[in-house]
Amino acid sequence: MLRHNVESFAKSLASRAVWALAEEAKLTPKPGLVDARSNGAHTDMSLELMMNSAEALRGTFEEIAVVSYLHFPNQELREKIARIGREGERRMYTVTKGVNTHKGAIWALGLLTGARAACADEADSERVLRLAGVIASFEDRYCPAEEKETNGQIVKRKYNVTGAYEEAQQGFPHIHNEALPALLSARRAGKSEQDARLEALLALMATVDDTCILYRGGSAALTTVKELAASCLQAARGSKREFEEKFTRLSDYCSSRRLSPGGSADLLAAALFLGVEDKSGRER
Ligand SMILES: CC(C)(COP(=O)(O)OP(=O)(O)OC[C@H]1O[C@@H](n2cnc3c(N)ncnc32)[C@H](O)[C@@H]1O)[C@@H](O)C(=O)NCCC(=O)NCCS
Ligand SMILES: Nc1ncnc2c1ncn2[C@@H]1O[C@H](COP(=O)(O)OP(=O)(O)OP(=O)(O)O)[C@@H](O)[C@H]1O
Repeated sequence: MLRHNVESFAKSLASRAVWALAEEAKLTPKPGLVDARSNGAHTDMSLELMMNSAEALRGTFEEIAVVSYLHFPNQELREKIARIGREGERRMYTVTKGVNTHKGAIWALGLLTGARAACADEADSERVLRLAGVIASFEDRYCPAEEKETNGQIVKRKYNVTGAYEEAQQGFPHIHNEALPALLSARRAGKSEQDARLEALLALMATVDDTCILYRGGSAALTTVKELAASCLQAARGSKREFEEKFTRLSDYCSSRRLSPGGSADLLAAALFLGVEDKSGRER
């Protein structure tokens, strides 16, 4: 590909990543998360802040796509992406004046943008997910020692679960096995795009060990959120009234305990990013 074409390919991938972040934020209603109706379990965020943060990350995704284009997945690529991703986090904190709007999303979408660019003309989402996992599994030798433990590190130690890091290293199993199948099968069943996205979010909430929920609510809260989300998802395939009742129960539970499924939100944005190209209609 000519240099000019690489640049326009990178711009189009960055636009798609920013679009996915914006679509996730705007999806309404969502339990505990910032949406167009409320700020969910958050006091320091709003939809406007989420949209500004997403837009500020355009250059980050574009740079990742440029350096990753047709790049062999190796430690050099891992470290190039990590450097740009860390700079993206700094941009986010500058634009939001210190609020964590998209840390987990930069991680997931950064890796997927890199993997998608490395694949060039090959758009198969299974291949992109696998490749993102390979890239994430190389050591990042320049990772600065954190001054203090992250929320994810604290709960992973306390509850013996895996988090954002391992999800990526394993090739994003929750995108592959939960979000994309829910999104694509709801679309195939003729549901509205909004309902398909909500079902994908619920499928994630029912299964992901979300370190955001664990940090704020502990393991009993995570178990309850998973159970309520699973029962909501089941009702989504039945009567509207039953679904609404169950959805309200889940939303109220999250709001009253300040629980926000930020990890599931990130994985939904990542599934939307991939779902644009997944025209296979393949059963998963
Ligand atoms: C891996 C990251 C997210 C740090 O993870 P850690 O668990 O220590 O951080 P923290 O608790 O602050 O945030 C994790 C975020 O991940 C999301 N998340 C939570 N649980 C999960 C889960 N089970 N699966 C996926 N995402 C999750 C949430 O949004 C959460 O806020 C990342 O910031 C990182 O290490 N970046 C280094 C720079 C880099 O290598 N970038 C490359 C790609 S751009
Ligand atoms: N619509 C959304 N609403 C809220 N969070 C979201 C949304 N979409 C994605 N997220 C993810 O949620 C994470 C923020 O969650 P949270 O506020 O729990 O993190 P924190 O600031 O690290 O934790 P705490 O506020 O408990 O100290 C971000 O990293 C972001 O990627």
